[in-house]
Amino acid sequence: MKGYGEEILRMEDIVKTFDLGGGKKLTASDHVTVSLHKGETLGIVGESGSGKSTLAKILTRLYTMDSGRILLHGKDMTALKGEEFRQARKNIQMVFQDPSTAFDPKQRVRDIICEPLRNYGLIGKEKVDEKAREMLRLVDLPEDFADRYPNSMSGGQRQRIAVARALVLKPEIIICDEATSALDMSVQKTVIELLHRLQLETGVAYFFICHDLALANMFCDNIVVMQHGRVVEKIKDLSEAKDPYSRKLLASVFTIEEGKNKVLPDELFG
Ligand SMILES: Nc1ncnc2c1ncn2[C@@H]1O[C@H](COP(=O)(O)OP(=O)(O)OP(=O)(O)O)[C@@H](O)[C@H]1O
Repeated sequence: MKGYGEEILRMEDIVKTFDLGGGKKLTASDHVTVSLHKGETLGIVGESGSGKSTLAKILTRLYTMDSGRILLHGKDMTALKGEEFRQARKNIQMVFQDPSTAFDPKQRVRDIICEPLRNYGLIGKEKVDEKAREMLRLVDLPEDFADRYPNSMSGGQRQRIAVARALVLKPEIIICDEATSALDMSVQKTVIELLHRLQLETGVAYFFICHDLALANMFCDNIVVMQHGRVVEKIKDLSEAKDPYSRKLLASVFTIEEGKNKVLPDELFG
């Protein structure tokens, strides 16, 4: 089993409440604290509406939190503004469930992959093709995909492009928000294996939001179980779950086997 290193990110005491109108409020994140280490895969599981994506959106500032702190290498990101925040944010990239909505259909793959570098002024036009080809090789796609448009590729191939784009800035953290949920089982397996290999090669940490408990259990080093915006428990293996909610969640899905196997078995993917 692989190991992981020092703490790189800590979301501390995060509170986010939505105003639903008519005096109604919903606490989507209720004093949540989670931390992520170098090279770690941290699973965030819980039923729909438990607050998993809200955490990711707070982390990327798509949502503003009501209170709490986000520490990146011990430095409070919450206080950062403008260019300082933009530079810190470079370190945290995202892969979404459906990359087709995240890609501009009129952009070629080379430009999609290199867009983050362009946004940060880190690449000249003449280097885009070479860099895109390097990233395509990294995610096991043919180099000539650089010429293609996203609509001419399969879901699994598009997700590899999304992974290539997320990695191009060499971030320490990638948020995978249901990144493999829309894929067929066999394709899901290959994308998970890719994420696993890239982690071993680069030391990237994954914040792995996933409703599939069996997959989370197999792929993640640690798992945070959420319910109603709260962390119910944090465990290494779902077989250790003690909280009644986690047990109920598990019982509704699969029988947990003892131990943990980091080699992804074919059975998991049907
Ligand atoms: N912009 C918003 N306005 C109002 N309520 C919101 C908003 N975003 C999320 N919520 C609510 O906050 C709660 C948590 O939502 P969140 O998307 O974080 O859940 P989730 O665990 O990721 O769910 P799923 O697995 O279905 O994606 C839900 O009840 C949701 O309806």
